[in-house]
Amino acid sequence: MRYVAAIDQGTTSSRFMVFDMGGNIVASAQQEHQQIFPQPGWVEHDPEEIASKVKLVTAEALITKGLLATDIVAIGITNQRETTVVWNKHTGKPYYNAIVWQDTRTEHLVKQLNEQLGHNAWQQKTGLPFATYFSSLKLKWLLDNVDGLQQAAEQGDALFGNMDTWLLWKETGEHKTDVTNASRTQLMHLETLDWDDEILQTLNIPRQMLPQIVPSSGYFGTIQQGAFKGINIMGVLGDQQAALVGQTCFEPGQAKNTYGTGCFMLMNTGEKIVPSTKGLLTTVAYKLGQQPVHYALEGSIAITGSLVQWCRDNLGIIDKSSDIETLAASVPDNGDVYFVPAFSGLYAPYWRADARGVITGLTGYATKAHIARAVLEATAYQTLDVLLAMQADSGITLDALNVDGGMTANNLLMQFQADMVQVPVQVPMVNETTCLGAAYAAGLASGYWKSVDDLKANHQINKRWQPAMQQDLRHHLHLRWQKAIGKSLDWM
Ligand SMILES: Nc1ncnc2c1ncn2[C@@H]1O[C@H](COP(=O)(O)OP(=O)(O)O)[C@@H](O)[C@H]1O
Ligand SMILES: O=P(O)(O)OC[C@H](O)CO
Repeated sequence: MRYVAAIDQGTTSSRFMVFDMGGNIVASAQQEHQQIFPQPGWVEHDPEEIASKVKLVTAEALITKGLLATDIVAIGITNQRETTVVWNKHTGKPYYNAIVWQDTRTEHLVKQLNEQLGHNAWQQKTGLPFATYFSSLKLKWLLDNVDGLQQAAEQGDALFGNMDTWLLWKETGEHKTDVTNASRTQLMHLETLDWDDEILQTLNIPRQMLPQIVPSSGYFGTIQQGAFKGINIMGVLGDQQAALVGQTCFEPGQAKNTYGTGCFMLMNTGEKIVPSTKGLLTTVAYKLGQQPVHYALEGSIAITGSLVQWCRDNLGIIDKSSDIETLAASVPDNGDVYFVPAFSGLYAPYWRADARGVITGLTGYATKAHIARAVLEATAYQTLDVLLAMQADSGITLDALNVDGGMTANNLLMQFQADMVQVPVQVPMVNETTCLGAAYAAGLASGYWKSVDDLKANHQINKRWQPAMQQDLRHHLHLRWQKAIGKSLDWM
């Protein structure tokens, strides 16, 4: 039996998963990497550590199931998007740590560009507002702040990439990215699918440091060394786009919401670029080989699962993430406590870099259980805000919400989510849709799967939560949440 595999290089960990033709997980391994916080608001990763953790998980997954590298037909890569790495093409050494998508050090540039060029001046071209989130300003910061980097880039010695490109270059020596990752840099024009010269000029970014943009499914390169030597990388997708593919949302109007460290709702809009007026992003969904590119509307929420981790690591009110459910379920409601986790400002649909986290509504009655409940509810309210924006922008009302990711293991949260969005919330059999999507991209390109119909046939619902809450209570809770949002604004 032969299989297709995928590397998922995420914000907190790297995974490697092997899938069979039915899309079932045959083997997997996962390793966390260090989160580096040099200053408040700064978040970095060590690219070398990530590359070696990726090597480790690929070996671990095969060994634990007694698989051989020759059992693998092709490999896909999916990755945390926007996170920015620059390295020397001769030595392979990064010039600086990777600047992570959550990092807010470029806030001053957001303000400056909005003033100089007009509010969100590049949104029409790139689908993205000015924000600390995207790669463009992170790269600008590196070029301006790392000694000698601008010159090295101009001489063609320095290369830029997101995690997909960094790993692909390490494994194959190719300097490429796929259209979905490129669409998150804020350097690519959504219509031409090429780097935009005007943006590059404004930020003084030399074009030669940027990777070649190619379709998400197709030949990326051949692994040069180690156990996988000779195996081809045949698919690359940003992790949220990979989850859209893994959920087989191939039709316009189909959407998924992934609950990981952050939450990301994407709706396929087909071959149409749909501009957002409600605070969403317009982005590339995928491009499968020579087929037309598909676009998506996206609502990105920075802090959801990572708030649960923060309760574990910084408050110490739980020992492990899953304990939050038991703690939250020990009280019947939130006791009027609301937690707005605007740790990196607020992303969709608000886009307020000046916001910071608040816990509001505290009285002597509140306990850690109410805070735990407010933590889980925050994910559901943020998702509701994004869903309302998505429905308004697209004119499409969802009849169910397809969900996946680590937090979907939490029944209390999923039931509350269904209560908030008022449609059934459903999770597929294979919940690791991110890895699966990247494997699908690689498997389609190598002929392992013949067409998307094969993939659709693999998709099965595992569990569904039905809305049950009274309307007036739902309205009351959402109004209180919006009031709490107001308290988080204008802090910086
Ligand atoms: N039972 C649970 N209840 C709430 N949150 C959870 C639960 N299990 C995991 N999480 C959260 O989900 C996140 C991990 O999900 P995962 O999909 O693996 O994320 P990522 O791919 O972003 O690293 C973590 O932030 C963790 O705190
Ligand atoms: O690594 P994740 O799953 O937290 O996803 C991060 C997103 O790609 C950021 O845009």
